[in-house]
Amino acid sequence: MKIVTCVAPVNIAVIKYWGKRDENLILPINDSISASLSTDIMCAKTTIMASPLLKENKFWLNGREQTFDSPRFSNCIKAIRARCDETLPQFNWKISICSENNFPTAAGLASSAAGYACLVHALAQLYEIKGEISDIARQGSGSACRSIYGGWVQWHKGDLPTGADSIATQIAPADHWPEMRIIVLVVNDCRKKYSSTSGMKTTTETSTLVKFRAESVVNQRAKAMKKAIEDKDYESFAEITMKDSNQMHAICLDTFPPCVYMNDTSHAIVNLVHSYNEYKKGQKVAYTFDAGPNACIYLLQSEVEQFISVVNHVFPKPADIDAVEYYRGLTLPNKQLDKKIVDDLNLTPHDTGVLKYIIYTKVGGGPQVLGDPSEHLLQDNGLPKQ
Ligand SMILES: Nc1ncnc2c1ncn2[C@@H]1O[C@H](COP(=O)(O)OP(=O)(O)OP(=O)(O)O)[C@@H](O)[C@H]1O
Ligand SMILES: C[C@@](O)(CCOP(=O)(O)OP(=O)(O)O)CC(=O)O
Repeated sequence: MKIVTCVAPVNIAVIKYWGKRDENLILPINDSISASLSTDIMCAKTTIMASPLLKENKFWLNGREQTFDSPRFSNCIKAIRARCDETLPQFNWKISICSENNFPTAAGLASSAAGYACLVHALAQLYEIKGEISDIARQGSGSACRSIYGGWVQWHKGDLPTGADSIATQIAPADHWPEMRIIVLVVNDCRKKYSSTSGMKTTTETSTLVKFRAESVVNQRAKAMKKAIEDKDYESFAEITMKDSNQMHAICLDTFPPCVYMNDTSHAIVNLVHSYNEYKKGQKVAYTFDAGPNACIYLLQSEVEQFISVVNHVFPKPADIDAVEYYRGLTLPNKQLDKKIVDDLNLTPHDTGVLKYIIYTKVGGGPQVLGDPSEHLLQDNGLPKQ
């Protein structure tokens, strides 16, 4: 019997992946760049057991049994097994897989990225595979290839029709820019209506703007972003991050029928950030939105106290939600109202409960193996622990 448990990070793109040139292999039309977020706060955790005693292959996600035959899931397993030494005993054993996310699944918080990176990393341990695996994680969900590495990561779109060169590489490790923090303002954590997969498929089929982005914008922007990260040039980083998020959502509106992911609260957050930056006479805080209304704010640690004070004023915490439930992740600095900046900005507060909760986190490492057997999500018989 062989058993392995891994955790893998969520990643949030600052240069967005939106549009494929090959739907089956999941090959993108442009490079993208992201940071992997600390697995101490948000992660997928996956246990895989291979045993000669198991009768069937089984997979549970968040406590529910899933089919083993979904195309993306089975493509990852096939691709990993194709790299395995067939003489290893576990190659011929059935497997049990149990995974859980410690944050909402399919809500636009990159669960598929963390989930598939974790699955592929754990499979690679199980089958003793060394070398590149981001091309395999990519076949689960495109953005998952970036979660195979920690820190700042670039997914190179590649040119080969096989996808062999469509891989992720690390631009800089997690500790390269230690002051960087991420605040996720969770507007809605329910399962979203339009998946990224279907949204970007319609975009590729109908948007003219996406062609302009791929041909004339992203290459230059990705270069500038890489340099901003390497130089730890926050102002350039922030401006490019916001512009790229805005372009992705403009392209979503240029899609026919349009895919609308941001809502009124998302737009209020955009306005808040721009008012804040105008007041501060520079780009001090940057938003980015994926395929949902939740905002990811990249900012330096020195800015967190004042920014969160403004957020708390504009989006008051409901009195009936416990602070521990509402403020998740790292401990936020003093959450008292900074009266001066709030008065100077003069922003109108929204109703309470507009934000569901806030996650405070930082850039973190890549997937890791958890050695302690108590971490396994499976019992010795291959069934999930209760
Ligand atoms: N831990 C996991 N292990 C394996 N597969 C997972 C895991 N978590 C999520 N998935 C897969 O990813 C799907 C959700 O992906 P989807 O793209 O809809 O949402 P998301 O990743 O949360 O959002 P987004 O990609 O827009 O940020 C799930 O239905 C499941 O198939
Ligand atoms: C908006 C995004 O988060 C899109 C993520 O798309 P997915 O990786 O979820 O899509 P598939 O490849 O179809 O699984 C932007 C990004 O992460 O770059």
